[in-house]
Amino acid sequence: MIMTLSLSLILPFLFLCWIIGRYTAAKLRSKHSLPLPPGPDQLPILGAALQVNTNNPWLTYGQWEAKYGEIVSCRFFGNQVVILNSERVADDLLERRSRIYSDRAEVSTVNMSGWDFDFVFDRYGNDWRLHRRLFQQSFREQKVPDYQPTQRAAAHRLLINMSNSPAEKLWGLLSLCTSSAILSIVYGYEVNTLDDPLFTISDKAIETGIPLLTPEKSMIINTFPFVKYLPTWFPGTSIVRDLMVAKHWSRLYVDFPYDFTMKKMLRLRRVSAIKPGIFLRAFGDDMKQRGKRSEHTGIPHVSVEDDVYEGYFIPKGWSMSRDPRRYPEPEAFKPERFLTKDGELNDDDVGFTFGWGRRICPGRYSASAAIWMAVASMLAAYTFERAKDDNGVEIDPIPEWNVGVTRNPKQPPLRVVPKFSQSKLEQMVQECWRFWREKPSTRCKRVASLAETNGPTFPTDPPLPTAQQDPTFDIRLRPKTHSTALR
Ligand code: HEM
Repeated sequence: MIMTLSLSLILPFLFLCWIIGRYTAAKLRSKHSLPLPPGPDQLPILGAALQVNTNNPWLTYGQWEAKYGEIVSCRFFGNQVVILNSERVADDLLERRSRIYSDRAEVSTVNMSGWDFDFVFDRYGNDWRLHRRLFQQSFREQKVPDYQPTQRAAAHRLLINMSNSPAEKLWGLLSLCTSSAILSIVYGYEVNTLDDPLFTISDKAIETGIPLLTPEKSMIINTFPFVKYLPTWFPGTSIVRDLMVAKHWSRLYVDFPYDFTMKKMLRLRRVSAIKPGIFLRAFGDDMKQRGKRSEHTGIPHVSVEDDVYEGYFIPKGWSMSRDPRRYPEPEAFKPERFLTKDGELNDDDVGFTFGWGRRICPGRYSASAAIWMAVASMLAAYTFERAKDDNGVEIDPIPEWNVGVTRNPKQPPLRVVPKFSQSKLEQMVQECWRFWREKPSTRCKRVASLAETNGPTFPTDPPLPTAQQDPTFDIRLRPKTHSTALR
């Protein structure tokens, strides 16, 4: 009975989709004499959706690149997509023509999961402009030094936490470090332990929300919208249940820190000094998830005008996904990609990880500073080695990934070896703060004398000073330059 009902609903709907797809394709062809970019064979209605490796879509895109070239077009259900398979074409379109390639697709799962608080999903328009302006006022490059004490404190807490915890907790502690810096900067909320309620909420919100926010998941709802109205016990409605759970956590994720800060401000009787609501919600809610981000994979740009590129027609409203393939064996962990033959850092600043054009990540300066601080401090205080199996053979760290609109690696098997005793570590942290509290003139003298003892590289040109060389083992920010000016 249920089967018959489903088929009688689904079949006419699929047929309608197919007719509309054919009609749209025919219209596009007649409108422009130029061809669409090449792409894989497509099935009626489904398009090329079944050919894509849904967990690792970039692998499929890489194969398509070999077959069709740097720019590939196809259809996933009703959605027209252009895949930009090289940094060159992504740069040409998303950067140089960002006026027309800065919109976002409507992703229905974003609203349904309550993640529409995050302006990364805003359509290109006035709301987005307002959010972006607010954000940039506080996170432009010149502001980064203001946040360094907080980022340094978070990095030091990480070092101490690592000395107290087993290696399996490392990933959680890294997450805690990035979250605590950002929550402290935006809300004045101190997260110090893994069982902090806000940290738990943010973990849950990300775990339940991020996998649902991809265009692929949204297409299920867009293609079969009636699924939303079926009872949640009905077969095939698990996505609706997942969306409800995600919404529960995303609400808490928005409300908890907001309420905390409002109460704190009321206590300080300073609430009248801010414009209630706007600022904190527009800006702060977006912030807290950033601490946990590692790598975006699936927030496509959408074109707002028809365009022509290298002899191909790119129609208005198409999503642009990209997968820069600059590196051989992109899945392999090869830090030496970023070294010259002489073992120095090369000039690859992997700027593309922060996106392109007008939607480029506005938090990139503070993110780079925080990462530098945490990584350099960890390398100064710990050695990271491959874990060994029972026979003493090193385990190859093949990365496993959590996948969604961002993807981040699951913790590889590691052995973390401290370079110092815990009391020595604590002493060094104290020493570091004393150093930074000194007047700049005294600090300069100390830096000069340290440079005399340790060679000329510290601290203006830091190739990771080790704790032995530098008792403060603190790293000054090495400014990153990005080719894209903020707009
Ligand atoms: C290593 C850490 C980070 C990476 C790799 C990263 C990467 C990205 C990427 C790829 C985008 C999309 C860009 C595009 O569509 O072309 C983005 C957007 C965004 N990021 Fe980041 N991000 C990081 C950290 C942060 C931090 C710490 C903040 C906040 C302080 C932040 C705030 C934002 C915002 C607000 C957007 C939306 C911008 C818009 O749509 O206009 N990000 N980020």
